[in-house]
Amino acid sequence: MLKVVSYNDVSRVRRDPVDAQTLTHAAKIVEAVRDEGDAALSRFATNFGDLEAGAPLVISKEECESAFAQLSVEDQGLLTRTAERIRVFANAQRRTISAMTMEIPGGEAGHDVSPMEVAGCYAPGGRFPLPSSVLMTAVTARVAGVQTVWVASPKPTQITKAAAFVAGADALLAVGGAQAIAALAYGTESVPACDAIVGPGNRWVTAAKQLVAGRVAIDMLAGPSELLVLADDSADAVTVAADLLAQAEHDPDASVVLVSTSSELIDATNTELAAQLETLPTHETAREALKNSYSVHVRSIAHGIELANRVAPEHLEVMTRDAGKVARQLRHYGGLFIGHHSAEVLGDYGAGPNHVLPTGGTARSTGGLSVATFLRMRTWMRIDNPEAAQGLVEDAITLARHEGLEAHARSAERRK
Ligand SMILES: NC(=O)c1ccc[n+]([C@@H]2O[C@H](COP(=O)([O-])OP(=O)(O)OC[C@H]3O[C@@H](n4cnc5c(N)ncnc54)[C@H](O)[C@@H]3O)[C@@H](O)[C@H]2O)c1
Ligand SMILES: N[C@H](CO)Cc1c[nH]c[nH+]1
Ligand SMILES: [Zn+2]
Repeated sequence: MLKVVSYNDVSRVRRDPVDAQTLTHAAKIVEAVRDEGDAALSRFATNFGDLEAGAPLVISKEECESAFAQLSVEDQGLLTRTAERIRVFANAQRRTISAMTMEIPGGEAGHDVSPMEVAGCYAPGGRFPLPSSVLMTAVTARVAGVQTVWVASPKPTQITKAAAFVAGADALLAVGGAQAIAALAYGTESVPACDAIVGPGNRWVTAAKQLVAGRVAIDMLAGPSELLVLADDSADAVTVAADLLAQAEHDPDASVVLVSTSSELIDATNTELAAQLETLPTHETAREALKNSYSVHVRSIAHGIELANRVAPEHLEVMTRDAGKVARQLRHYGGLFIGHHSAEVLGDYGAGPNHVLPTGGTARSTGGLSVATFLRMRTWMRIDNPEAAQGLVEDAITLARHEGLEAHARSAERRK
């Protein structure tokens, strides 16, 4: 069922975070929304079947509140509890990021930490509504102190709208895809231009985020879901298969990998995948995703660790004996799930850490969404004892002349 890839060939099956064709397609959509605003936004949303012709683009905070009010008490509690777990984790993260002041020659310098003003929080809604992603993104933005928080999600269901209310969002853009990202980046008649755009999405959403990055801050490329399970013969094939399918069902573009020292476990997992797919309502998507997926039989856990570090997956589950020791040797992943009980799906639904995580090997250079995504470290300096700063002034003059920048040298000389 999972194709077999050899240890040496793993680098060859690595995919780019976004393919060139999708980037070209997304660029056309982004440019049209940038140039035409709401007209293009509505046109793409209707053409992709996300919005009925004439339906409003924006859902107000009051409508989101009323969606929440109409939920059952149980579902209200579910959203509130999940939001609270995400909030508590994000608040703990916020406390680790602080301002700093230190002495410099003749004065002081430091940094302060301040939130961005406007955030656009994308939550997928193409195949499945993901209220959990609304909470992950918008709650975190609010904890960071962002003033204006917009959620964008196509075909928002009642629970998606209610999640936007619970997260404290100001409004919900009922549009998805590259067109939503473009609207949040450039602003339209109905949508404010954002300073940061965050959140997961499919290949078109991810391509559009890559295209607008630089103009606005983005969290990272959080594309189609990935899971790598690193297992030895202590793992249970039924559980491994269930975990692999949980990520495979997200998108035909999703990808799952099983790396194991046990060929028996790989065989048993393949048998289980086939059996579990038989009763899985999302089996069509999952079967497609399994075509992008593979297993690798490794000689030792050390080889498995090396391989996982090469893949740098979005999610990495460690299902081995002494999982804590194995985990300490893993270097590249979006989220790490240590031991047989630490199911990846518990992270999806708000154990604490954020579920918006880097894909396509980008975990080598970035972590997942956090309060830090919405914060800026702004530096400052003040010289109030010019005599004590003369060494710095002389160095600036000399270095400026090495660089051929005479105006810099003269500016520094004014401080002698
Ligand atoms: N990495 C993460 O942190 C993370 C977290 C949650 C979900 N995800 C991923 O988010 C994705 C959700 O995907 P989805 O499709 O269900 O919802 P989505 O909201 O990301 O995308 C739906 C939008 O895609 C656009 N679209 C669809 N077909 C198109 C086409 N042919 N050309 C241009 N645009 C098109 C439409 O505008 C539609 O609104 C999945 O890949 C899932 O694995 C990732
Ligand atoms: N597994 C996804 C991240 O790849 C997050 C998610 C949301 N809902 C269910 N799962
Ligand atoms: Zn998931």
